[in-house]
Amino acid sequence: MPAMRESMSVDRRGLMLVLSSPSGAGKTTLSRALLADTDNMKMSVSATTRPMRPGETDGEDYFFVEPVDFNLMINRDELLEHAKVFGNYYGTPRAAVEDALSSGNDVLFDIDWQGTQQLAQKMRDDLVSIFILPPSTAALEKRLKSRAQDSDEVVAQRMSKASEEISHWREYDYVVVNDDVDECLSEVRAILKAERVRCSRRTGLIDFVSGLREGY
Ligand SMILES: Nc1ncnc2c1ncn2[C@@H]1O[C@H](COP(=O)(O)OP(=O)(O)OP(=O)(O)O)[C@@H](O)[C@H]1O
Ligand SMILES: Nc1nc2c(ncn2[C@@H]2O[C@H](COP(=O)(O)O)[C@@H](O)[C@H]2O)c(=O)[nH]1
Repeated sequence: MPAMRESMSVDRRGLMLVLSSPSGAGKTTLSRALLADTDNMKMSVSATTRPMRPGETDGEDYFFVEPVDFNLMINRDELLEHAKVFGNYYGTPRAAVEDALSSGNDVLFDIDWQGTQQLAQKMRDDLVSIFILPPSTAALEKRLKSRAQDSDEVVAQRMSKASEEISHWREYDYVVVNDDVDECLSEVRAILKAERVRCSRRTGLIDFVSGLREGY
């Protein structure tokens, strides 16, 4: 009689979950909520040359760096992707992402469409991308203003770029509207849950199925 299988778990490769949106649609809000109750998921902390906002912490929200240091990171190939967004530079430190993936975690990214395109060119099979839309332009502006962390000039600059950013929605695997945050979050969780059991990610399936067919 074959031995009982002790565990139903099947090994899988980590995935890279990207959230993009026009500024203010809710990526940070959704990311924090998702990380709070999701196992095996790490946030990718970007490097940026933008000034720190009130309430932000260096090393947690971003690594705030000078332009000269950002350039050094590019030249040393330390960034997985990078882009200029609203006049500042942003990039994803490569080592932390590679460490998280190789230790069996998924990685969550809050990056723009330019960065998503670069990740898609390099690591398409591991990428799951979601574009977050606001329910309306007026709601987007209200959110940017009520966040109260940027000057009127910065808010106006971000609103003026929103339409152009939204035009990239077709490049994403999924599009979710963030009207009610809990509903939006449950859609994001459903996407993650399904993508985690995608056949092509489940490296342990061949052994698991062979075992089943042999009666284990
Ligand atoms: N569904 C929602 N309903 C109402 N307000 C929301 C909702 N989602 C997020 N917000 C609020 O909108 C503001 C902007 O949200 P958030 O900072 O998460 O956006 P973001 O997409 O990360 O912006 P950025 O691209 O500028 O970093 C915040 O004050 C947040 O509390
Ligand atoms: N391509 C990248 N885009 C990034 C990265 N980190 C953040 N972002 C995007 O920048 C804007 C503005 O962010 P904010 O914090 O200044 O409001 C937003 O769209 C982010 O998604 C990155 O590493 N690479």
